[in-house]
Amino acid sequence: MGFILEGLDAEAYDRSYSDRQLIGRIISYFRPHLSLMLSVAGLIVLNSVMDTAFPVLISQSIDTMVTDKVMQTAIWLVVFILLAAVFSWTCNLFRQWFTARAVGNVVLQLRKDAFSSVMSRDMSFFDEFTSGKIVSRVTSDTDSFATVVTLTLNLLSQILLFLLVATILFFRNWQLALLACIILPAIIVVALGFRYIARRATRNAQRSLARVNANVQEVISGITVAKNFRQEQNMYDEFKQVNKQSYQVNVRSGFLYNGVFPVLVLIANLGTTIVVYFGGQNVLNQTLSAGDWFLFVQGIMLLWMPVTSIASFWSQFQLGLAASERVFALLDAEPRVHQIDGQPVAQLRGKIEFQRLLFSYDDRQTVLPNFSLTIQPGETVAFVGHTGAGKSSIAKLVARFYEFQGGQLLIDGHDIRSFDLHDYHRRLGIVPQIPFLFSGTVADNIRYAHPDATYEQVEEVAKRIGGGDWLEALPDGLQTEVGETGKALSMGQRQLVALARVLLQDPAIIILDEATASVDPLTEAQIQEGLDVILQDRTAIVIAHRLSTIKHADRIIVLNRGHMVEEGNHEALMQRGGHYSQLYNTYFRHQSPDYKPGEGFVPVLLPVEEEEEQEQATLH
Ligand SMILES: Nc1ncnc2c1ncn2[C@@H]1O[C@H](COP(=O)(O)OP(=O)(O)OP(=O)(O)O)[C@@H](O)[C@H]1O
Repeated sequence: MGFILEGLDAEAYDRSYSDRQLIGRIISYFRPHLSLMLSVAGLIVLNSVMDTAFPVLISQSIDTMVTDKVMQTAIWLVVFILLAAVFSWTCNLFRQWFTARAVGNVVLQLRKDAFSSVMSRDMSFFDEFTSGKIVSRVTSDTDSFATVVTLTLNLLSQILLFLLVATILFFRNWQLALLACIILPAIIVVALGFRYIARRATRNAQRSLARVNANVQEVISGITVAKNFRQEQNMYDEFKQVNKQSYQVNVRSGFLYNGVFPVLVLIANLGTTIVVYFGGQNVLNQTLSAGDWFLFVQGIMLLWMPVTSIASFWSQFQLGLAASERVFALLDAEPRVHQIDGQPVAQLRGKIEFQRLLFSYDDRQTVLPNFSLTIQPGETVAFVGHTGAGKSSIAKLVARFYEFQGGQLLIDGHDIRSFDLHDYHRRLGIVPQIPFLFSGTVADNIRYAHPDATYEQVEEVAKRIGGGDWLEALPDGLQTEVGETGKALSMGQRQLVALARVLLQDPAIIILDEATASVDPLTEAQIQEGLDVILQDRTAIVIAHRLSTIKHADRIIVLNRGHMVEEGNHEALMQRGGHYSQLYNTYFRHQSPDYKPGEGFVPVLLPVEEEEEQEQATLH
């Protein structure tokens, strides 16, 4: 059976809260709506009193039937019953209305908190956890939280009803009432025992649903690649498996819940049988009136209703409790990036110093074992190296997306950990490899860095990129709609928008992860012109993929497995005939205007041990 639960483990940031902690936390969300909640409580009391009045009034009517004032009392009783019904309905209406408002407000707040908590997480969080699962915490889990609160309020009203009915029954005939309570321990034991199993089952059901969500989201995001590689069937098979797991988990928990409910009803019915039998005997012995007997038969139903209904909505209750646990775990997730201070960052010159930096994403591999480098203000440094050498990791550390484990990273001589991160990020421009555009116009996307920038300012920066020629190719110029994630623009146009966006931001340090996708020569020239403008007088870390950018860089850093193996400019490194020349032959040579296939390899003078390594590789 273990395979059913495969992949349903908790996320690393998940944690367990005791019921008391959870309830305390939920109550804290209701504190701002105290007056509304007090009104709900008052209405619950009135509602319960009215519900109790029904059997009491009817039992009175039965008893008056044996007296000579039948008509007179009956009329009054009918009027009372009618009024009680109307009053109970009105109380219920207002109670539901107020509850919906209070719960709605709380869910609103909880969703805001969950969303802002997701926004404040560092990048490692998004690398580690799938977006589908995060989405389901912010949306469906907060909804389930609402359910738990509504159910709790219903439960409170039923418990109140229980207390009222029990008090009346004990006053009428305490021996019979005591007899009816014989089954109480049995019901409580079953209901409590069930509680623990239910919580686990429900948590698994939610996790399996989140897994289905994550799977669907991944498939939709990667649909182009899937179709390109004809992977539709594989993706369908994978979905089928995840979906089947969700089905099995749900069937299991359904079986569990539905199996317990009949047991509780059976025990409750036993209680009713006892009351009917012994109560009937008392009526025959004339120690109990017929009205009171009726009151007991009716009352016993009301008495067990809360207990059995706790069990029947336990599944939803558990669902909500587990959901709130998941939302609170998201809210309480510990940040991985720790700032030791919150110094404001008004201006930056842009000096970056890596001092014996040690960094790894996880325990499996050290990405930067001991990295040292100083980048001067205004310098453009191109990082090159084989895939996995650590280029992006260096950029991510400067962006403070990840925490390093040892050494120092200084910006303008200050520890990067001492900055107010919000401020620091404002001075930092990032151009990712695949630029992400939000739906809206080109102008909206450029303005993203400065929402209050005027149209003229946006136009001015757009024209500084590639002389603004690229705008003419857009159907509505700056007002062109970019579509979802910028799909309506070509990759080159998206890059130009991203460059204009950074130019408007005017940061002191730029991290540029150059696109690998090739664009037409005209766009290439426009991008190059744009880069020249952007990189001027700013410190730039460029993860370079284009020969022209590398040649324009002030310094090239050659990385190999997290170590700096060479540094210098293009000409000097080429003359050296080392690692860089080798990379040039592999990646960049074909981008040269003098490139002719099959010729023009640069001679590479590899160090002895690397040469041996290569020979070994060739032999294998
Ligand atoms: N989020 C991550 N979690 C765990 N390991 C990672 C993560 N990102 C990168 N790595 C690992 O860290 C090492 C360095 O990766 P990095 O992305 O810095 O290389 P790179 O030089 O930028 O490569 P590329 O040119 O392919 O982007 C690689 O071995 C990679 O597998």
